[in-house]
Amino acid sequence: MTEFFGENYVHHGEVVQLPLDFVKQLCLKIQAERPESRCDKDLDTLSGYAMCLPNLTRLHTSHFAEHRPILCVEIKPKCGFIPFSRHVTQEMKHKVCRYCMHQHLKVATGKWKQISKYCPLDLFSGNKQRMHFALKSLLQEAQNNLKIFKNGELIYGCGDQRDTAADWNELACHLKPFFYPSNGLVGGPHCTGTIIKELIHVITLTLLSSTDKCRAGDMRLVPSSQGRSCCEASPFSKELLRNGKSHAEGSGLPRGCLLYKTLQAQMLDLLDIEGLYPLYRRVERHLQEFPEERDLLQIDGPYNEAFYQKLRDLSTEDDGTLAYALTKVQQYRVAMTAKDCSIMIALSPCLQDECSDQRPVIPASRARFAFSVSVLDLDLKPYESIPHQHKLDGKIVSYYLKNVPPKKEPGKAGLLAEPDDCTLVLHKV
Ligand SMILES: O=P(O)(O)O[C@@H]1[C@@H](OP(=O)(O)O)[C@H](OP(=O)(O)O)[C@H](O)[C@H](OP(=O)(O)O)[C@H]1OP(=O)(O)O
Ligand SMILES: Nc1ncnc2c1ncn2[C@@H]1O[C@H](COP(=O)(O)OP(=O)(O)OP(=O)(O)O)[C@@H](O)[C@H]1O
Repeated sequence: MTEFFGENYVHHGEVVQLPLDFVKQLCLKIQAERPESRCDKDLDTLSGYAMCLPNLTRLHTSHFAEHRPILCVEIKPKCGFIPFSRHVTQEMKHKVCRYCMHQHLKVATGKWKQISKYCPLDLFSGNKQRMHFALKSLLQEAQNNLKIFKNGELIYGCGDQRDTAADWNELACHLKPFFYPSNGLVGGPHCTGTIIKELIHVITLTLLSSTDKCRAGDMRLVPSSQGRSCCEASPFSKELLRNGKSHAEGSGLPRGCLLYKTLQAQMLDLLDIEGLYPLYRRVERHLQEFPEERDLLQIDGPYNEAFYQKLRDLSTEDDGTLAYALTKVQQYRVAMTAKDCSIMIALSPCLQDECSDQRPVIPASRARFAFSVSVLDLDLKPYESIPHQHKLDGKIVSYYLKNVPPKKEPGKAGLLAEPDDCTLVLHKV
């Protein structure tokens, strides 16, 4: 994944050996702290190995002075594009993004209590207004897509749903010293709103800021014309459509920013799960016949140069070979990984005289921040999860089609947008 994001944003970690007894104890200790939705998954208590990573919520790099307070915003943006594959069979998948459709199933199955207004396509649009709306929606309904840490401690997100207004006031109290260091801001709801806006502004600029080059930078997967740039379920896009703007004024993502790189990796899902699944079956049939070839086909790695070079083949013409099927399967695994990773943004206030020209700094109204971004949770999604993805896709779409009433055509909605736009008077004849 480093090839897609760049060395500086991926922390490889270190494999460490742990006494089995310690892992067992740890597993018991953290059980009560784990979110309910994750309790079906267990720590690996048998291998005796673990991955040791730096604490990205309090990452200290040369950017940050050791003693400074640190704010860290974690965003799990999810899939930022609508499938453009010709293998998609349900028209709805070309209109509404997977995240927005999935919201309905998640609420129905009790994973979350209410539907979020967040739409990944707004965040990935590169349009500051849409990004602002997306980030505000994440702050209103964080689910598992947003967490905020102060000095390494979780201060927002991930809990059960509470009163957003109360949460925002509490959050604003935490944030005030970062954004208004010399005070100068009175309390109250106005103050809360102002601080939240400042936070959103700083996150937006950080997400759009340039990052170092990566090897996959020349792959150019992000299409300018393929697929839709708006999801019909996003309240922001709905409003645009109602106003007769079929395309949001997309300013597009700057090529070098982390969101662009994430989207680039996500778009290695060139065929959609509907086009990919038959290819997975082809690989699977081959493996059933020749199980000893699993290593040769690099199903479980090593994820080396040869593996990376195969990922670069972006053709979508199936020549019926195993090689074609395998390449598409491996590309899909990379895409799935990029669709489920988190972006960690660490921010630390810096004083005017500390800011040098070489070091990137994000300006806010009354403060400036040194920042660093990293990507988290980049272990490649397993080959075995593809049938699950296929099933889940079917479930998400069929639930949405059955339970969410279809939207009016934008053109027609423009003519008769409100019920009282037109009055039909019936005369007795
Ligand atoms: O399929 P999705 O989109 O629901 O994603 C799963 C995530 O759910 P989400 O939609 O983000 O609430 C899910 O998130 P939670 O554990 O529910 O917070 C996992 O990240 C899961 O990955 P893995 O199976 O643990 O490797 C994710 O599964 P993969 O699709 O990445 O395999
Ligand atoms: N290196 C890190 N620094 C700071 N926080 C981290 C780090 N790694 C993980 N976290 C926190 O832990 C959360 C879960 O991490 P991650 O998704 O990598 O674990 P997982 O393997 O999916 O979890 P599980 O053990 O529940 O299956 C992240 O969303 C993040 O908030």
